[in-house]
Amino acid sequence: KRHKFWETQPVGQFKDLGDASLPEGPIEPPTPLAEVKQEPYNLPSPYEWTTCDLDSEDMCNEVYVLLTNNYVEDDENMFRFNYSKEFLRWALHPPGYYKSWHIGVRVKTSKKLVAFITGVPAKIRARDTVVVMAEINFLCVHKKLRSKRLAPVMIKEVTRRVHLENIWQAAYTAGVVLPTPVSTCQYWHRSLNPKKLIDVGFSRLGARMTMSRTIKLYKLPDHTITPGFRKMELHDVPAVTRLLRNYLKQFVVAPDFDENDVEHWLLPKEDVVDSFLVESPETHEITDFCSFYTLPSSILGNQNYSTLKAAYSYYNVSTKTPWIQLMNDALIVAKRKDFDVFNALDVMHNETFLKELKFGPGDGKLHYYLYNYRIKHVLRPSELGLVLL
Ligand SMILES: CCOC(=O)c1cnc2ccc(OC)cc2c1SCCC#N
Repeated sequence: KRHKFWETQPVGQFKDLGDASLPEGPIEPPTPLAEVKQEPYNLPSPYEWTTCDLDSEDMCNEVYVLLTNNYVEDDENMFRFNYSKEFLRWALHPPGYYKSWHIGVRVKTSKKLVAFITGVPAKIRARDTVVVMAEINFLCVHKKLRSKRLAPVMIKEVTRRVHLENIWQAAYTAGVVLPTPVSTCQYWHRSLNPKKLIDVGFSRLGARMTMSRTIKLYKLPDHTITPGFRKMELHDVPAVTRLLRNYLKQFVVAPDFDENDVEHWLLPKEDVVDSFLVESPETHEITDFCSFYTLPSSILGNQNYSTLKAAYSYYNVSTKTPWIQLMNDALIVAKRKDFDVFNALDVMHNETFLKELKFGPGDGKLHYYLYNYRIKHVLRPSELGLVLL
């Protein structure tokens, strides 16, 4: 009974994969709002729904502690994502967000927060159609409450609350295969602190390689080399929006960012997101852009280290500066900010620089999904212009 739940949902079903007659677009029509279930789904009796207001320091801390102890780990249980409170507030408070989509589950008696799921609204273009979707994220059930079938009812509840706002599509990612991936991407990792990555057991000394030889292999200059390379500032928002919108046009699925979105998602925010651009010294035109977000991970079971400082490639545009040079400058800045590793998915044009900049392929896959929207063919990662946090 694989995917008992997902076979009941409007998502591409494995049995439909070969059926080219099915049209691209919504799988089910919207429901008249009056017919959307008005009351929350029933939880098992010991539990109750709660709405998590991340502007409340206490509630934000409860969410942070739940995720820190119970969120996603890699297959070898070496790392667990450790999203910071500042990052959670950034990720969950974009323009037009709904507090009601930040859903928690508490134990009725103790009031302990034991599960969480979120949505944020986003304009996503699928081929030539812009659709307002919910980006679903941070699904987390306390380790002690796994296999109680809480996740399906939490997914139904966030879906119900999204429907109440007259939104009928969603986007989400998972490390597991569900019906049916829009695209399957691969993580790549560029060591910035090889000694630490070897010590925690993620990397191994190459054959005939000494530690000092390995450190030298990954060494980076102290300074960026592209003339006009600088941090993005508020006044750059219009130009960066133009540059990014034009770049993202080429992908089959991509965000439809406006200036408000760019100001929220791409203006530098300390310990959350870093963004840089190249302003031509001659013409003052903005020709290139790169950005990465800060997502540390707890290191599980290592005596010497407790936290991995990881940078994740976000949105990048190259129109004048070669990709290799632009992204090498991003590595140089990340190293200078003391990141241990720079991670990137093989989406957009990333494959053009991964190998040459000494990224190694990870063993983790990331599957992208759309809810209630059929895309005719599975996309190659290079056709995907969407990075979810
Ligand atoms: C050193 C390279 O690995 C990671 O950076 C890392 C860190 N923390 C994780 C926590 C949960 C986790 O669960 C899949 C993976 C990681 C990974 S590898 C995949 C993310 C990337 N890049």
